[in-house]
Amino acid sequence: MRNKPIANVNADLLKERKNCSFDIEELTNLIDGGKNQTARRREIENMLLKNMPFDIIPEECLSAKEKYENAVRKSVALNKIGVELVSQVTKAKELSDLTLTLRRVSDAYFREVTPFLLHLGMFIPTILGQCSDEQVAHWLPLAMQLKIIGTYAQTELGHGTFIRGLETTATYDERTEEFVLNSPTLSSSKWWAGGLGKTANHCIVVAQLYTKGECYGTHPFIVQIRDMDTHMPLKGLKVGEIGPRLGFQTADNGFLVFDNFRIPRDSLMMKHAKVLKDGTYVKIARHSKLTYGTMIFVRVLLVSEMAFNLSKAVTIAVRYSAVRRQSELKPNEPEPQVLDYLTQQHKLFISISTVYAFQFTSNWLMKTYHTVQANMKHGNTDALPELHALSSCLKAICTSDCSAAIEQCRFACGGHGYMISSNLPSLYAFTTATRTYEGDYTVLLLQTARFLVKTWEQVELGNAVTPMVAYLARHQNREAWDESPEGIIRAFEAIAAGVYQTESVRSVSFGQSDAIKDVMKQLSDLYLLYWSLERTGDLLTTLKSTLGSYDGRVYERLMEEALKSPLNQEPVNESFHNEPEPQVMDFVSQQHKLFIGIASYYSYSMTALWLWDILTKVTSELGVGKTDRLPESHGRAVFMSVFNSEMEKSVSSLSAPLQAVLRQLVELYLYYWTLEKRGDLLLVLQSTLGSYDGRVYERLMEEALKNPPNKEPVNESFHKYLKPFIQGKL
Ligand SMILES: CC(C)(COP(=O)(O)OP(=O)(O)OC[C@H]1O[C@@H](n2cnc3c(N)ncnc32)[C@H](O)[C@@H]1OP(=O)(O)O)[C@@H](O)C(=O)NCCC(=O)NCCSC(=O)/C=C/CCCCCCCCCCCCC(=O)O
Ligand SMILES: Cc1cc2nc3c(=O)[nH]c(=O)nc-3n(C[C@H](O)[C@H](O)[C@H](O)COP(=O)(O)OP(=O)(O)OC[C@H]3O[C@@H](n4cnc5c(N)ncnc54)[C@H](O)[C@@H]3O)c2cc1C
Repeated sequence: MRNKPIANVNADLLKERKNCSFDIEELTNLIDGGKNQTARRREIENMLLKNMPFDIIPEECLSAKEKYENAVRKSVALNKIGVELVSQVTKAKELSDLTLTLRRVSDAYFREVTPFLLHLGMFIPTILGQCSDEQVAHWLPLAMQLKIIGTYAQTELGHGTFIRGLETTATYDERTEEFVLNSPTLSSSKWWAGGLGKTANHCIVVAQLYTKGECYGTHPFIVQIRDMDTHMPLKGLKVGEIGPRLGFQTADNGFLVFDNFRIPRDSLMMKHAKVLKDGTYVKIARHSKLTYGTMIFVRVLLVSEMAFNLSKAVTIAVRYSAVRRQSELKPNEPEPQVLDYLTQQHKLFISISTVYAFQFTSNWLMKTYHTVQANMKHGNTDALPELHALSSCLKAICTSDCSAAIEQCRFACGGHGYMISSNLPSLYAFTTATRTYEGDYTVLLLQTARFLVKTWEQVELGNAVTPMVAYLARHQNREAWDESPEGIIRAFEAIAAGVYQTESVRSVSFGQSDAIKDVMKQLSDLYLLYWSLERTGDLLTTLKSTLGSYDGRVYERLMEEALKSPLNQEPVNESFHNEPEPQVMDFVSQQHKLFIGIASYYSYSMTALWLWDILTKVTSELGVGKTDRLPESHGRAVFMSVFNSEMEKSVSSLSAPLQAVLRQLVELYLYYWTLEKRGDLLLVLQSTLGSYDGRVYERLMEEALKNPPNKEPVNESFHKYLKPFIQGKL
């Protein structure tokens, strides 16, 4: 059943909806994956709407502590219903549809995120991907029913990207059949894990595994960190909240430090490697990077997360643009809806098409992921490198594009878009973090480039490559393709665009009406055209250069091109008879280049005179050999102050017009360098990362320890909500 229409809807919005060229319900079904899925989603939504507590005071008006407690209260209520629904499901497909719906609906209750995000998004997937069958049988039911609450602690203060550089150690002690966890340095402190600060009682810890005196690299361990009854941190651990951040404010991201903390041997997640009782290390995995599996899974998930978050932002911005009227186009006529401005449509429409590009690509990527997983179950890891490259690339691009597009949506809403209540700032804060976490943007693109370069080498050797990169072989012709970084990037954009086009066409090729097909085709074309224009430079298949041509006919080509110029099509240009062309001096950009040069000349002359006076004194006091070069900012300050004061002294005898011009030059010099060097001018950086002494990790930890949530070992929401929930007494 469709949702009921709501009374008192804005007339402009009603008008826009009435103008829609297709059946909205049909498109809804397409997005949900079919009529039944739409009906099921609505059933769950309605049930949650009836049973879930909403906020009385807006989340953003609460203190940090209250925000966290409120988030725990709502998470417990939502997951109570979620656990009940999950227990009724038997088929894997139904389970994935249900978890997706729950994830989507949960956004209606949290402007920020739930402290259970890592439990659902990484703890459970890591159990599934890294545990032996026996371990899955033990841990999965506990995690699914939220009898335990977990997180994923891989990143440390000193290392996030370079996983091989992690410093936490897990040393096997065969006498007691335990691993001993240690954080040997400050930089080895675990940092960032969501839910770790106050909520989780279990944690996946990634540590360097040592046995029989040898290091076998990083491995995941499942570790209890808090007492199940009192919630107090266990002995041998220091755990807390890392402090305020841009977004993720209710995710209670935490730190964790180990001091000879002992865990049983079977805490090692043993799907890909085992340590036997006597300490013998046994490798099971056929591929050395299988322990990185959860990251691939989350990168795949994030493509759909970006589609969803951008769809919310652009829905907000489009609706508001239909409602908002601004400016007077014609006297005595009503102000137009801002949606009618072409420039506004330019901001919004590309976001709409991007949502569909992400969603179709995400559906395809998830299918690809499951196919590769199924092959790996039978020992075939051939497709893993490509999946890694593809998920890295798509994750990097979609998270980056999504946060930029959400910014555009915020701009499209003018001042009101800056209000927290518009939800656009929170959507931006959430998505901009995704560009960094789960693999930084640049780093992931470099991983993809590495794969492409290797593939290219195979192509050059004439070896077969996978269908996804077969186009590399088709572009062997140097006229059409070059192996520059731009060429590689262009090729990957072509893949993404290709996937979108084929997938969107495939998805709309059955059942759907012509109206939907038309709209989808338009969106698809818009996406391709937009990016073709954005990346025009990358798309030029030859160098398009008279100077760099393969045959070196530089002068011939210069002349050929010159003769093609429209100006050469007529012997005398009409400006000969009419107005003269402007002098280049009249262009502001030209003045910008020149005037600062003039101002600098005066500044240097004045300063030189002044400097001459004091030069002898300085050199005799310090000794020429000892004088260091003045730092740039000091020099600049000298130029400014001398120029300013010396000019004042010298101009007093000059005529008024000349005085005015010279004073303007002083101002120009000062303003120019103030703008150019505004970064250097911020004297108080107020930053843990940018302190003069470089004590970054010490300051991060000092600040975290000052954090009010760390003043009490157990937050009262544990006794009020978490404990009764975990123990099934709520
Ligand atoms: C890849 C690195 C950068 C480098 O690794 P390194 O070991 O040094 O490797 P290299 O020497 O560079 O390369 C060696 C070869 O290995 C290949 N390689 C690398 N990685 C992989 C891989 N993953 N798989 C396969 N192969 C791989 C590489 O290509 C080389 O191959 P070759 O030699 O060229 O052949 C790596 O270190 C790295 O990945 N770094 C990034 C670190 C990172 O990502 N950390 C993440 C930490 S966790 C985190 O950030 C969490 C954040 C919050 C998450 C919130 C969750 C949101 C979920 C969304 C919503 C969930 C909803 C819940 C749904 C529900 O309700 O159910
Ligand atoms: C909101 C949020 C939640 C998080 N949640 C978790 C969590 O639950 N669990 C967890 O374990 N971690 C978590 N993280 C940590 C996250 O995974 C890392 O911050 C991320 O992987 C980036 O690593 P880094 O911080 O070490 O950045 P760095 O690697 O130090 O990056 C700094 C700069 O160096 C550049 N750089 C680094 N290496 C290279 C290279 N090889 N080539 C070129 N440039 C390079 C980067 O591009 C970047 O510009 C979270 C982070 C955030 C922001």
